[in-house]
Amino acid sequence: MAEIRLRSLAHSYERQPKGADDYAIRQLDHVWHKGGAYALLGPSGCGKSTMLNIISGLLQPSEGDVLFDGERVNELSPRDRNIAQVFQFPVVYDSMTVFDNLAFPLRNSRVGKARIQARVEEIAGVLELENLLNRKARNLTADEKQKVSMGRGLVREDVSAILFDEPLTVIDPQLKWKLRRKLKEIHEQFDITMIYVTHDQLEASTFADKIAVMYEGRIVQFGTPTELFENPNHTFVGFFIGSPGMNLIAVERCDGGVRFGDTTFPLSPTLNERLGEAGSTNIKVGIRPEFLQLAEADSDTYPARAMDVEDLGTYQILSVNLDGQILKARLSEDARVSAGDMVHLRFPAGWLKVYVDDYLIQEGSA
Ligand SMILES: Nc1ncnc2c1ncn2[C@@H]1O[C@H](COP(=O)(O)OP(=O)(O)OP(=O)(O)O)[C@@H](O)[C@H]1O
Repeated sequence: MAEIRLRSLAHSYERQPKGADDYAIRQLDHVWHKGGAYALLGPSGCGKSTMLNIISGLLQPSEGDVLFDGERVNELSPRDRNIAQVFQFPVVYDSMTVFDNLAFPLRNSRVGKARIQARVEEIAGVLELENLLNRKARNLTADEKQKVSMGRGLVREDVSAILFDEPLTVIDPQLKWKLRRKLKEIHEQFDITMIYVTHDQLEASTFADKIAVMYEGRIVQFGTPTELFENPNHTFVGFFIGSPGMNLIAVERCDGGVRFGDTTFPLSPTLNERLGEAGSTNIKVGIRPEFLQLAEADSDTYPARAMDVEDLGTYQILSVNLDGQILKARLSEDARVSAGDMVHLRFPAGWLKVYVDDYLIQEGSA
């Protein structure tokens, strides 16, 4: 088990990168602590696989260092880094039995016969492969093959970390949920550092204690699922996490706060000061649909026109037009609003977030 530190890491697939756009990883410092269950979450092409391959040693970073427990490992081969990696598609030896596939990494590390037998049976038990141990891998279904692939990653007890690169893509949806729970159990039982790459927020939050959200080659936030939901540090986290994502409105500074059209949001003196210091005109406010409220008309409410109500069974999503901006609000199943109604919106203090150049500014932040 190791702490994995990425220091001033950057990677470009170009020989002579000309600008930031040529980088798959852009100047990044990050620590994956020993024994954590982590998810690396982000859209296609944001650099997740590149980062995993740099950690495992399949790829040499063009800049920066990879440190395992403080030791630089940039030049070490994947084998010498002791990393297990499970890919999107199964990697199994078709001509070998399931037992031999699972035993393979242990035999390579010269583990004793009795220990191999015990460990293979233990991992086969956890993954419910015990009845298939004598079958040749070529006769397995895609699901079963991927379970064997995962088992090969999990079987070694000496690994620094296990990296999963979208491992459940080929798995049947019913089984997906079950396997994710299994991985979580295995993490709790064996206390292994696990990094799980996915572009699915549900998959990330059911597996991980902490999620790193990646966007355009950077980790824009590293936090618990609750932190990402309640306090998105970047507009992308607001937009990407949650369903629907955060409402974001481009605004400009005005006396005492920010405004768009004829609508003004007063801000605290500290936030006003921070906006002044930042000096940028790229300002947005954001509020999650879960926190935008309907209220009686009052001095702190905003009149808006209901455009559409989507009934999702246990709740409803209301789309409203506030001064030309379409916002979404999550309402309880018994709220009575119809398209065309005038409603009054309240933005509760603390839930209206302010972003400068897409990063959150807060009362307490520097
Ligand atoms: N071997 C390669 N050669 C050139 N460019 C590459 C290579 N591999 C990845 N890229 C580019 O690097 C960027 C990051 O890709 P990467 O595969 O790391 O993203 P990802 O987040 O894992 O995406 P996905 O979820 O689609 O696998 C993308 O723009 C991609 O096109």
